[in-house]
Amino acid sequence: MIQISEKVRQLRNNISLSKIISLVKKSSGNRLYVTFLFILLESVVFFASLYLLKKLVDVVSHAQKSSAAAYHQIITYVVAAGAVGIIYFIIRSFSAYLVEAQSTRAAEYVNEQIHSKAVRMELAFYESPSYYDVLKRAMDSGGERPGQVITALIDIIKNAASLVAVGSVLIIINWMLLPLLALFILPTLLVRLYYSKKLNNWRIAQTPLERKSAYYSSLITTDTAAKEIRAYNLGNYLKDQFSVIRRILMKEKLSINLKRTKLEAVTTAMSNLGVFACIGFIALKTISGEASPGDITLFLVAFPQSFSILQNISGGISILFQNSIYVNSVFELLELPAGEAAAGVTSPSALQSVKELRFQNVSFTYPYNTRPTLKNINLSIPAGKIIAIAGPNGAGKSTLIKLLCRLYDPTEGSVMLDETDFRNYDPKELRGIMGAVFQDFNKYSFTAAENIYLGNIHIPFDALRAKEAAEKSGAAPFIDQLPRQYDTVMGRLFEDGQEVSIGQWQKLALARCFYSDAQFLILDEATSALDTASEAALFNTLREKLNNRTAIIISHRHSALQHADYIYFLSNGSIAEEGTDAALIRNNGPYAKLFLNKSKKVT
Ligand SMILES: Nc1ncnc2c1ncn2[C@@H]1O[C@H](COP(=O)(O)OP(=O)(O)OP(=O)(O)O)[C@@H](O)[C@H]1O
Repeated sequence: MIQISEKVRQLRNNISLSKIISLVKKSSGNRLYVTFLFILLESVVFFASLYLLKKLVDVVSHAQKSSAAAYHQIITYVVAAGAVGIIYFIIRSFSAYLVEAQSTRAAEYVNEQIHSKAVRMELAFYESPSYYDVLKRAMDSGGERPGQVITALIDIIKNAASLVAVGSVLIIINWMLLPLLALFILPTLLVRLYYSKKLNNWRIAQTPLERKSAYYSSLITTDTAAKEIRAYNLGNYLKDQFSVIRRILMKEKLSINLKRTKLEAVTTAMSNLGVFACIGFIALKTISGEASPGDITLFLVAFPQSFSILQNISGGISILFQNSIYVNSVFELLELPAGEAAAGVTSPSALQSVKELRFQNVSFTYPYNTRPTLKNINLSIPAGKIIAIAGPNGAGKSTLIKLLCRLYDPTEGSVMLDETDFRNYDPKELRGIMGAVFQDFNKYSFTAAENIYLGNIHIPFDALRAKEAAEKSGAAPFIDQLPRQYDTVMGRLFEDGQEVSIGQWQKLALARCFYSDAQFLILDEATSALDTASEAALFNTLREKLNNRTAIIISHRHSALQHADYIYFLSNGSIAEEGTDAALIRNNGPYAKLFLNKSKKVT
C-alpha cells in the first residue's frame, strides 16, 4: 500500500493534477460540475442496474413453480432493470458528450495560451535549444494532448466511481472478495504504472534526439529546403541520418515495451487465477448457504466489469503519464517568464520628438555565449540623417541592430534616446518608432497589400499610402503586373498564390518598412537581392523617400554606403573607424581596404 500511495504521489507530481484541473475549470467554467454530476449519476444507475439483476436472479432461483407472487416480482424486476438500463445508456451517452466537449474546450484554450505566450516571449527564448525543446513539446501537445489528458482524467474519475459501485456490489456478496481481487489485480496496475513512468522519463531524455529527427524530416519534406537538397543530391544522405535516429529511438522504446509485456503476461495470468479463486469462494459459500445463485450471477457480471474498470484506470493513468511530459511542457512554457523587458516609466510622448539616438559604452554578450559580440560601442545617430554601419562578416552589425530594436538590452552601457535610457521606455512603444527590414525578412503568404499593411497595423489600411510605399521600394511595377494587383496572394502556400522572386519579396519588405510610421528605418542588408538598377533607384532618392525620417543602413556594397551621411566601421565587435565615406577612403584604413578594391570593380 505504501508503494501505491507513493505511485499516486509521484503521479500527482508528474502530471500536475491541480494545474490540469484548474486549466479545465478556466476553459469550461461551471460545465465541469455538470460533467461530474453526470459521472456520479452514471455510477449510481450502474450500481442500481447490477443490484436489480441480482435481485431478479435471486427471485428466479427461489421461486416456487407457478407462484403468482414470484411472477409479479420477476415482471417488476425485469421492467425496473430494463428502465434503469435505458436511463443508464442515456446518461452514459450524455456524459461521454460532456467529457468530449470539456476536452475540446480545454484543447482550444491551451492552444490559445501557447500562442499568446509565444507572441510574448522575447527573442532570446527562440535562441536557446533547451527553451526550444519546451516549446516543441508544448506545441506537440497543442491540439490533441491536453484534450487526451482531460479525457483520461475524467475517465479515471468515472471508472473510479464505477469501481466504487462494483465494490459495493462485491461487498453485498461478501466483503472478502474485495481484498482477494485486489491482491490479484493490483500487480497489473503497478506494472503499468511503473512502465508508463519509465517510458515517460525516456521520452523526456530523448526530446533533443526527437527534435533532431524532426529537423531532418523537415529538411526532407519542406519546400524551402527542396532546391538545395536536390542540387547537392542530399536527399538520401539526410534520409539515412533521419533513419539512424529513428532506429535508435524505436529500439529503445520497443525494448521498454517488451519488458513491460513480459511482466504483464505474468500479472494478468495472476489476475485470472484470482477470478477463479473468487468463483470457487462464492460457490463454496453458496453450498454452505452464506451466498445465493444470484450472487454467483452478480459476480460473473460484476467481475468482468471490475476487471475492465481497473484496466481502464491503468490505461488512463498510462495515458496521463505518456502525455504528462507534453502537458507539463505546456505548463512549463506558460510559467516561463516572458522575459519582456519591464515596461518603462517614461511617457511615450517623449518618443515623438527624438533628436538623437546614441550608443554609450555599449557592450553586449548573447545569453548563451561567453564572449562579448559588441565591445564598448559609442556612436550617434542624429534624427533625419542617414547613418551606415559597415564591417566584415561577423563584426556585430546585425547584433547592434537587435539592440537598436530593443530585442536585447546591452550587457553594459546604455542605448539612449536623447537623454533617456532605452530601458525607461515601454519596449512596445519603443519598437513603434523603429521600422526594420532584416536580412532574413519575412515572406508573408498574404496579399501584396497585407504584406505592406503589416508595417503599420495600428491604423486602418490606407491603399494610397501602401501604393506610395510600394513605389518608394520599387515593388509597385511588379505588383501592378500581378493577376489581382495588390489583392494577389503572395507565395505558393495557398490557392491562387503567386510566387515572386526573392528580390521582389525584398521590395515588398522594403515597402512594409516605408509604410510604417517609424521615425528610424533600419535597412539591414535590405537590398542584397535587388538588381543594381533597383538598388541605385532606391538609394539615389532615399533622402526624399525618408521624408525627414532617419535611416540606418547596413550593407556590404560600397555603392549603398556612399549615400550615408556618416559611417561606423565595425570590426570584431568594436568601432574600428568612423567618418564620411570620403574621409574613410582618404584614411586608407580598414574601411578603404574592404571596399576600395571592390568598389573599383563594382561602381
Ligand atoms: N543568436 C545568437 N546567439 C549567439 N551568438 C550570436 C547570435 N547571433 C550572432 N551571434 C554571434 O555574434 C557574432 C556577430 O554576428 P552578427 O550577425 O551581428 O554579425 P554581422 O556583422 O551582422 O555579420 P554579417 O555581415 O555576416 O551579417 C557572430 O559571429 C556570432 O558569434
